[in-house]
Amino acid sequence: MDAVNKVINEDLQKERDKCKFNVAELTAFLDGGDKFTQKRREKENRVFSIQGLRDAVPDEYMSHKERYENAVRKAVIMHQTLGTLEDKTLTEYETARLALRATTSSAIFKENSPLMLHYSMFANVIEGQGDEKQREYWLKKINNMEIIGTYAQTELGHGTFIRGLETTAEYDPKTEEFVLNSPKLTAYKWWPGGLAHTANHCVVMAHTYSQGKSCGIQPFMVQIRDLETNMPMKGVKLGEIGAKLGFNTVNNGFLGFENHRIPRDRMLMKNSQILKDGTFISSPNSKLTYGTMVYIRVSILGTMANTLGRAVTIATRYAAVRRQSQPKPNEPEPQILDYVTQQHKLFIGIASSHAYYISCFWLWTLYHRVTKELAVGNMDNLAELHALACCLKATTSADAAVLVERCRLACGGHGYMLSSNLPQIYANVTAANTYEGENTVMLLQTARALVKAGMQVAQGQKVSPSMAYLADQSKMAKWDSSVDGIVKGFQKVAAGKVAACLASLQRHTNNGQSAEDAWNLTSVQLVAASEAHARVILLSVFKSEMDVQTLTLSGETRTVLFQLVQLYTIYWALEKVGDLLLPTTTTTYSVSICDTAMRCDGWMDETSLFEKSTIQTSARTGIAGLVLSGLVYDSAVYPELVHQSLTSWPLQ
Ligand SMILES: CCCCCCCC/C=C\CCCCCCCCCCCCCC(=O)SCCNC(=O)CCNC(=O)[C@H](O)C(C)(C)COP(=O)(O)OP(=O)(O)OC[C@H]1O[C@@H](n2cnc3c(N)ncnc32)[C@H](O)[C@@H]1OP(=O)(O)O
Ligand SMILES: Cc1cc2nc3c(=O)[nH]c(=O)nc-3n(C[C@H](O)[C@H](O)[C@H](O)COP(=O)(O)OP(=O)(O)OC[C@H]3O[C@@H](n4cnc5c(N)ncnc54)[C@H](O)[C@@H]3O)c2cc1C
Repeated sequence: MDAVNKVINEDLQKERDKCKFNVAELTAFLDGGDKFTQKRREKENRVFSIQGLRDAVPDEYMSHKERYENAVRKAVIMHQTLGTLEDKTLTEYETARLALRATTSSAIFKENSPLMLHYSMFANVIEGQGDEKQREYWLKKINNMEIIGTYAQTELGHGTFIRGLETTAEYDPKTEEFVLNSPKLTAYKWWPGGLAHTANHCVVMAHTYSQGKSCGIQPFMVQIRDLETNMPMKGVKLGEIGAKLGFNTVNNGFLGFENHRIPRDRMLMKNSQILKDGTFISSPNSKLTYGTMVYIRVSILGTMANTLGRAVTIATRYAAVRRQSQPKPNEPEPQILDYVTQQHKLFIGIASSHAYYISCFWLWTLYHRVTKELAVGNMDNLAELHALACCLKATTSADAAVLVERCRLACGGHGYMLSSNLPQIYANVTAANTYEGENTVMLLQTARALVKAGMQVAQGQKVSPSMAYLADQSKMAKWDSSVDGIVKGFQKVAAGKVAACLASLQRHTNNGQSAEDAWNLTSVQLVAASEAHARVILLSVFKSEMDVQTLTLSGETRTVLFQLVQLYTIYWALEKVGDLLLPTTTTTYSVSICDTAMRCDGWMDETSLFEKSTIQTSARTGIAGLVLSGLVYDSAVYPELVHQSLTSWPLQ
């Protein structure tokens, strides 16, 4: 196989040779520096050199049980391998960035690892919710795999509505224990990854009672299986939830309790505590219990960047090697990448993947700032972080799912083959629309913050930095078809939509509706306002972070990166052209969009935008180079490409 792999498809090679910028420079930029590119490759080379991590038979030919067992086998090897490569000298940011970029596990598990939840939510919830003693005790066990865990929050009856969870934890001061129960079938935990057979511990979110009073939803560390036999503990019922669209090796399970007793110190007590006598000391902010979800929502932006990057790499490589049709008589069939329609399908995926990386790095920095503030009791910026994480998680996962599906379609019939890996990538990415907060619900969370901000603006009060643009709209700043001009246009759209929501809420309450009913009646507009706000953030952060972060890069690399920014901005301007030109109705503080559109230089002349979109064609060589830059990789690309690209990985 290795000998065959050395032959690179001529067309693919031709595309690589056309690249006009320094691929190594761009790769290092995304990795966070040469040193990290080197570390990433070390990790990838090590993992990909292990024969035991290759599947003898394609996953899809195995039974459900065989697939799981194969995934467990590989997860053990992965853990042992990655453990030897751990670098304790790195900062937290560097470690996270390396973990994000060196996603070797996506190449090893098509449908993810059964230890996925152990590494992500389980470890983080102990970090964020455990007191010092608990962190010290449990994190050691988690890191060296003495215990395997998951995060059990969702129940059969409730996923979104956390306050509606029905699992109970009742404190018994006589024995200094909590008694866990699932009073009904709907109280059964349903979904947690690894719960079915893999995990022996989990963090359970349960409605807590002490001294006969509700103490809200609290997290508990619970041993669910015997460490020797792996059989369920007394009073614990466990099982598999069944086959799914994807995630079939994640081992999602169910969990019920029948008078299962755990010691008092198993409640994670960083934020709220229950003392020995049953006295409840409440958290300074009940939302601190939801911190792990914020962390994962931030990480999802990075996961979407990686996952979309993989799909668009497969599809662009395919477009380079696939030839079809004969537009000019007597000439060879062109590469399908030469068709502008094909470029239109693919290049936005490349631009979006970069936009998500940049937004993730930016949001991650904010997340860490806010986490530090929370540690000293400052909650001022928690609401803003939550609002940003919600709408960006929702918008990037929704867009990524559309774009991955477009990549699949762009590969014609071959994209329908499981061997393309595109169907499995789609199944992974569409799951992110649901997990960690269903997308509509997430957008409505951000809408709450936008409505509050709109009201504050109307009262002349200051609002959080990411929503400050809502206050600037009255200045009627001109906007145009430059990148900054389009960002301004989107700010006006978002401000207009927020104002329209405020007007609608007001109208419904004036008509005698309750605040809740007025909210529900306005919710379609609220979701749209929230999405528009997310677009403002994605577009403006992509542009402003690129302005700052690329200063030390060469002109050629900067050029291609700014082409991506321009493409991303123009693409969304065209997608939302109706919004940009739509007249808004009554507003308290905002502008009439139509009016603004008429005044703005050249805005009504849509052709200028369409002309700009030809950047896609002019940037073709550069962008094709980007894809070939070793940015992303995949384990299950087309047979021919497997030969060409996998073994030549890393490509530079
Ligand atoms: C440096 C580079 C970057 C690095 C990137 C990191 C990479 C690291 C590498 C690897 C790490 C691994 C990463 C892997 C990622 C992907 C893996 C995922 C695997 C799959 C896992 C899936 C797991 C799950 O799904 S777990 C279950 C998740 N469940 C949910 O999300 C439930 C959703 N529901 C809710 O969150 C809430 O209930 C709500 C938001 C719907 C609100 O409910 P409510 O209406 O009942 O309101 P409340 O009364 O609860 O709230 C009132 C008030 O509080 C505000 N609020 C709500 N939530 C929060 C919060 N979290 N924080 C702050 N504030 C919050 C709410 O807005 C209200 O505010 P008001 O002021 O308006 O009253
Ligand atoms: C692949 C995958 C992995 C998962 N892993 C885990 C895990 O490890 N641990 C865990 O605890 N959970 C996990 N989950 C569960 C996941 O977090 C929930 O499915 C998710 O939070 C959505 O909740 P739900 O399923 O109850 O959907 P619902 O909330 O019932 O949503 C159904 C519909 O109702 C709408 N809706 C609900 N509430 C509102 C509202 N207030 N306003 C407007 N519309 C509303 C939604 O928009 C949606 O259209 C996982 C899920 C998936 C798909």
